[in-house]
Amino acid sequence: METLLIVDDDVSLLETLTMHFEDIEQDGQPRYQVFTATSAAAGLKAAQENMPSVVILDMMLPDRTGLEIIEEMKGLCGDARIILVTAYHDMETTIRAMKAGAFDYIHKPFPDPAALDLVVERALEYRQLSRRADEVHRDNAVVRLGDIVGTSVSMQQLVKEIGKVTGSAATVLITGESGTGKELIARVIHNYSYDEARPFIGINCSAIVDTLLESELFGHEKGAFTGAVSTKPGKFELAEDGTVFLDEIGDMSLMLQAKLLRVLQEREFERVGGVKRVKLRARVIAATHRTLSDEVAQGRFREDLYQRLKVITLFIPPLRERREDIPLLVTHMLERINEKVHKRVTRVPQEVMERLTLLPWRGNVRELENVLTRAVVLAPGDVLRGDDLPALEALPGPDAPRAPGTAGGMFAAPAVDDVSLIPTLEEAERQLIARAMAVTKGHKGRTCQILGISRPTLERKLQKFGLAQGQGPQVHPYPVKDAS
Ligand SMILES: Nc1ncnc2c1ncn2[C@@H]1O[C@H](COP(=O)(O)OP(=O)(O)OP(=O)(O)O)[C@@H](O)[C@H]1O
Repeated sequence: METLLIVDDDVSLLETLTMHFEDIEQDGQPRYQVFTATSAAAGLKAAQENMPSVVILDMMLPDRTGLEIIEEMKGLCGDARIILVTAYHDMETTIRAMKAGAFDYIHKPFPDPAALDLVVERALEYRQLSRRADEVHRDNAVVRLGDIVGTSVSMQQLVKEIGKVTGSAATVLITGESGTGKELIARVIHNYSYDEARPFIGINCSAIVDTLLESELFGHEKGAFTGAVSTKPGKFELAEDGTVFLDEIGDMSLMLQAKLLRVLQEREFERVGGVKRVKLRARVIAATHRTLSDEVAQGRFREDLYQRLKVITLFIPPLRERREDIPLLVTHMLERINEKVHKRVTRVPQEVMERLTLLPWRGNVRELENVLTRAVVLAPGDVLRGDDLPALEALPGPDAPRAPGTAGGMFAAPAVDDVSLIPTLEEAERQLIARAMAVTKGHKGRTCQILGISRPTLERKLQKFGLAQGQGPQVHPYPVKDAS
């Protein structure tokens, strides 16, 4: 039996609806147990006591509006689906209700009973579906290694590979777009390879001019160049028997690449301006967001150094290709962020999580972390708000045209000035709607919620773009993969 809570100050309406729902049977048994309340306060209390599956909540209540209590109500009765009852012309409130987390809306005066039953049944069905999805999610292997979390097949594989390299001192090359977690993985390899005392010394090879980078890496003798007032050890020496992390190695000059190759071959080097040979005891882990084979082909990276580095390569896929990791990353990062900014934002409404899962994340996990940090700081209570997240305009479509050299997505900045790569506004809109429908598995209420549009607008656009049911296989399966 499903539990239904109806909150409305119209007592005769409550009686009619109670009789209606109590009369419905399933397999010879009553389908619903109905509870009622005539004010917002009584409704919240009843929600807490009876844990309803569905709440039919009137907008106009004597003490507070239905809109005001949606969030609180959801907090009290877990995954109950809330159907807000609004006045027919009040489209603005309807949209705000959907944004606030209502599952659906119905207008007063009530539709015929069959239509009302359909809305409630759909709410129940959706609740059941999302419970099943949660179970699948729970069953899915979640991997955690140090600070790394993931559940996608690619992250599971990656963690296995990390496990294999931790026992050895072999040089490792980590590749992946900016913000995918290359430094994090380097640190985890280090932490799991050595005890705490050994140093981890990182250096970003793209951030420093060539001559300075040379002395930063290898150190210099007193008087080696103007300003070298004393002998200074470089990163390779400072790392002792720990790890040197060479970030953005793809940006290193050919001159320094030659020197690095020699160091890796001979496991010895000299400080700038020095003659004494210093032993390299540290392990080298290098990382780049560039595709080194392309750099070699372009003559910007030495083939022999590439061959030496690539023996053990760990590739981290972009976040948009492993969107199933996002909910886990969100929960994991919220803990860290809360600690950092001294807040306790722990609740992420389903529609907010969906939005987070849908965003393009061209800046990968770092961008997700930045967006979450901002939303946590702005959150007035313990709930992460959709309003504090970027809009979905930036959504990439799987069939979106892609500028060469860009991470993909219809709004990715084209690397070349080719206007043919920019879709028309209408095409962009079609792709967005198809994408949102795919993610919600065709659920129109949730699609409206994500896109921030009304149901009639959605219906009109679905018709217009040929996306309505039976109009063709335009909807993409979820999880959506980028066309990269
Ligand atoms: N799988 C993951 N689990 C948990 N946190 C992650 C994961 N991947 C990345 N992060 C976090 O995302 C942020 C960015 O990661 P990191 O700095 O390692 O990326 P990067 O690839 O080295 O970036 P860049 O190329 O710009 O230097 C860090 O705060 C990191 O802890």
